[in-house]
Amino acid sequence: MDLVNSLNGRLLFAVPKKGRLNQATLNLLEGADIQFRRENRLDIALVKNLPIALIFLPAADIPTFVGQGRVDLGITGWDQVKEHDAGVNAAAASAGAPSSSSGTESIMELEFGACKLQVQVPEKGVYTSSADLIGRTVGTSFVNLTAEYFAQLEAQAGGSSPSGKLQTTIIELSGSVEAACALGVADGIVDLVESGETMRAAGLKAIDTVVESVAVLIKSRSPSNPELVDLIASRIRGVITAQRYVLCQYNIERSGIEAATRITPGKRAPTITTLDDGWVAVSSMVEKKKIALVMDELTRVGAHDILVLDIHNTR
Ligand SMILES: Nc1ncnc2c1ncn2[C@@H]1O[C@H](COP(=O)(O)OP(=O)(O)OP(=O)(O)O)[C@@H](O)[C@H]1O
Ligand SMILES: O=P(O)(O)OC[C@H]1O[C@H](OP(=O)(O)OP(=O)(O)O)[C@H](O)[C@@H]1O
Repeated sequence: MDLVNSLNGRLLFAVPKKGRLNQATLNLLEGADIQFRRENRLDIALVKNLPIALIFLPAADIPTFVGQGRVDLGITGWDQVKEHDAGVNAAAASAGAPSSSSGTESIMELEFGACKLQVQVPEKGVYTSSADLIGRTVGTSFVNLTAEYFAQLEAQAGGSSPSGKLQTTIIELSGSVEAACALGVADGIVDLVESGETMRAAGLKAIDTVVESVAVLIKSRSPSNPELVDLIASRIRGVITAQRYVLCQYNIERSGIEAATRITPGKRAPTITTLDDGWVAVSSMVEKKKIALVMDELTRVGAHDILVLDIHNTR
């Protein structure tokens, strides 16, 4: 069957084809029961159990495809969405048009791919603030956000040139941006930082944050099948919530319910079941990161048989 024709009537969903967001996105799709088989080297996969086609694209290109309405939905980094928006605004400004909307709408944050786009300079160098880089050379893969950032900085410093031309030179680099300072290509860089290991290994330090990022689910302004978009969003929300919470179950004497349910109020309310001899069984969703403390406190107020169970999905 002709692949392009087989896309007819399907919702197009762009996912990162490689890199940092790829595996976590595939895990999310599996959790949401979006079943597909990707043929070797093919960047389009038809979903078996829903009228959806997955389009595997570089994370940086996904906001363009979604923004132009070529695909309906996408998963990418918020940094990439902001970079795309900054590019759209810059193009509008140079055409003398008012800044226009990029055409993407964020549906939700996805709790992976957290990182910061930061201004970095040599640790032992002469630059201590971003303003010190005005008029210098800055290397980055995020040219639009970096240009926007320095344009604002130059305006604040009162140094904008009458032509509106940036005094700072932005050099576009497609990878290994951290090497630029050591090799004399740039005085500073703007690049992503998560643990900070890459930055420190390159002898750099962060002096400002341009954007805080996390992976996001985005949609076009006019998706082809809004009901299906809502269904996918609701499934993905269920998976994310399930990852964030555990189910805590325990038994407690009826007199202790009030104190115990203050500790485990649940997402909406705890479920309480009456047992024999004046005891009750309580089950309640608890944020995973708080569970150890919650168990300590439950023990203190007299809870017994405390169990913590993983949640696979929730609505
Ligand atoms: N160290 C990191 N920790 C967490 N998330 C990151 C990190 N680096 C990048 N990301 C997120 O992943 C997105 C894609 O980055 P990644 O470096 O994986 O790109 P890529 O698609 O492989 O392209 P490239 O070829 O430029 O590396 C970034 O835009 C950002 O949102
Ligand atoms: O703060 P850290 O935890 O060290 O992470 C930061 C690094 O991660 C990203 O690159 P990645 O490793 O994805 O490869 P890339 O340079 O090829 O994009 C980013 O560009 C940094 O180089």
